[in-house]
Amino acid sequence: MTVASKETLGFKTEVKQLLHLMIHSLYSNKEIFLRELISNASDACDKLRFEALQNDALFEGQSELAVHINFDTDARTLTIEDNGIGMNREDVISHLGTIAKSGTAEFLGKLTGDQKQDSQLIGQFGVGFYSAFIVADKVVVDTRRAGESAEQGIRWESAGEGEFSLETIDKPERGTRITLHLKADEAEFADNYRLRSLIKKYSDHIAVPVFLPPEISADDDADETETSKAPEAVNQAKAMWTRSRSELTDEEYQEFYKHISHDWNEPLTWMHNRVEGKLDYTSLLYIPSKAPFDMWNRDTARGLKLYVQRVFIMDDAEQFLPLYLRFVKGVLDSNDLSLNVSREILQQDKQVDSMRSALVKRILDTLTKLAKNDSDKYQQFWDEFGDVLKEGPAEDFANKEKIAALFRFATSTSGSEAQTVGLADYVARMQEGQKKVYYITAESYAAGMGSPHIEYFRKKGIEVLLLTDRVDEWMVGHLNEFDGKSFQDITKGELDLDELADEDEKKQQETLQESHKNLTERLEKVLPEVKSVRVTSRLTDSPACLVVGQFDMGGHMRRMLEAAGQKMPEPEITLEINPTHPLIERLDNEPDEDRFAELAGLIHAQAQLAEGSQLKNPAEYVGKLNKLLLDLMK
Ligand SMILES: Nc1ncnc2c1ncn2[C@@H]1O[C@H](COP(=O)(O)OP(=O)(O)OP(=O)(O)O)[C@@H](O)[C@H]1O
Repeated sequence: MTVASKETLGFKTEVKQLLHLMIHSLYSNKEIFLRELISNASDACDKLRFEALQNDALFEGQSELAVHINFDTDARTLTIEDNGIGMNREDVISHLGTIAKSGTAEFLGKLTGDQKQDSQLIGQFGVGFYSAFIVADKVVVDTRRAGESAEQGIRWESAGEGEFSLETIDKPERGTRITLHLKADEAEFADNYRLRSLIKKYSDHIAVPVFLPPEISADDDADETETSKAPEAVNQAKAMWTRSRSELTDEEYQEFYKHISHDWNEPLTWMHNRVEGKLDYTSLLYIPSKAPFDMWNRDTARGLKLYVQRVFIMDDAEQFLPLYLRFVKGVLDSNDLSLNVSREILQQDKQVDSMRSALVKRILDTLTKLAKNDSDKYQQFWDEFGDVLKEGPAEDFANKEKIAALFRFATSTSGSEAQTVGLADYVARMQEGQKKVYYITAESYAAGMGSPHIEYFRKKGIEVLLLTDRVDEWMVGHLNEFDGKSFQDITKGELDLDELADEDEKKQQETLQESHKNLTERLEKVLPEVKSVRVTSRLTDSPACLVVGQFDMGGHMRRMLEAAGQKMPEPEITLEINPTHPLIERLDNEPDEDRFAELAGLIHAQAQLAEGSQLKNPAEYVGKLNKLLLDLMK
């Protein structure tokens, strides 16, 4: 393709927005631009090494990959140069002119203008190449893709303000050279000592060598300049995960995490293991401390960075982790897989299954240990990722007990909506004779606590889990039981007095059932929308409540599905009444059948409201209630 000598293109709107925000909100962390650019250069070397597995010619006779950093103090320029894969014209336009992440618009919408808050969010988004503009007022990228001819080089140039120019250049050496024209007050980055310490701090773990001109001391020959001596590698240039745990510091682990995850925050914890024997691999896995901005986006990249014998093979190898652990980041380096391995092959590979099981076990064990030894840190994890982990019992049947032990809930006795109670704690606190784990699903903590269904349990001092997340009812459905105890939704089926009540209470219940037979039959006649009416002892303060069958869908789930537009069959509902409540006693003594029907309708409507349902005909309810109020005022 022949290209006009120089043309100017506009950044996509979201790039403009991001650039603006980045320059303003990341100023206090400006030095991270170097980490981002070295990280990209190292990725480019990884990609070349991978492609060269199939086509050795891509090395163009130079297979020693490296990153070179140079600077010119007088001209205030800094260059970061790699001999990695490079970019062609299309690559440059799509990588350095747009943001290819789905969900970018939503992300930008979340920014507030508050510098501190925004810098956190941008950190979660990943800053990347554009961070160069925090310190530079002009950036020039000269690049040529490996395997293409010298004349196919491309120069990209921009002041970071809305547009960039492209021109074709001659670039004999493959790879990418990025030149930053530093802003007047950023001259500190064109300094050997400063650069050296930054590379040490941020990029020591990078597997390719990062070279810098040697420092010239006062003792060196006067005619020797920094550039006349051979450059020297500043970093260790050894794949970080191949080093032993004992020689690595927390800072090194943290920096490596930032390199692979593009996350800004420190990780919560990590696991670094070498496995030898039937399988031979090294894994370095991290639990982030913050959920990425797009965790719920279905297209979001997830999975591990896969290496085979230290050679980078692919990003986002998703076959090694189940979906419910998609927040885990890390590297897997296998000595067993073939260098030609593809995503398709990974899907069918037995060794991959074994590695996956072992990694899952390791992650769950680490979380279990964290929960036991550092409950504050674990709580932080749960608050960020609990909802993802709740997908576990459905996806990973074999580990469901272990996963369930990691769950945290609010309960009727925990005193707040914070999800802090584990199932083991719940079981340990169960009342004598209690065999089930009781729970209620509700729109909110307040709605759950205010539900009539919980009254009896409160009276008896039995703890009830308050489940308020969208996934909860579905999750409990897959859990079935924990520690041999089944889960019971307290709004479903008849109250199990066999388990909960003593003999006296049971007898009393039978007597009340008998003595109110007439009332329940009258109610069934005037309330055709309920399937049956029965006397209950589950209520203390409320006159009535609604109960669905043991195996029917709960009201909370039903309302969510209906709100999402799903048509649901009419549920079979039982109205349970509290025979000792004055309103029910009054109703029982009402001789006028019309008035009886009207009062019954009101009690039924109130039971619907108390469980969080919408009334089919709210105006009718208000009319009836007003009539009653007027009668009262007479
Ligand atoms: N030195 C380089 N050599 C080759 N390609 C590069 C280089 N630097 C950047 N790129 C290309 O530009 C893309 C965008 O880079 P950028 O740093 O903005 O994002 P990223 O590295 O993909 O992810 P993140 O935004 O999370 O850092 C890279 O994915 C890569 O394809």
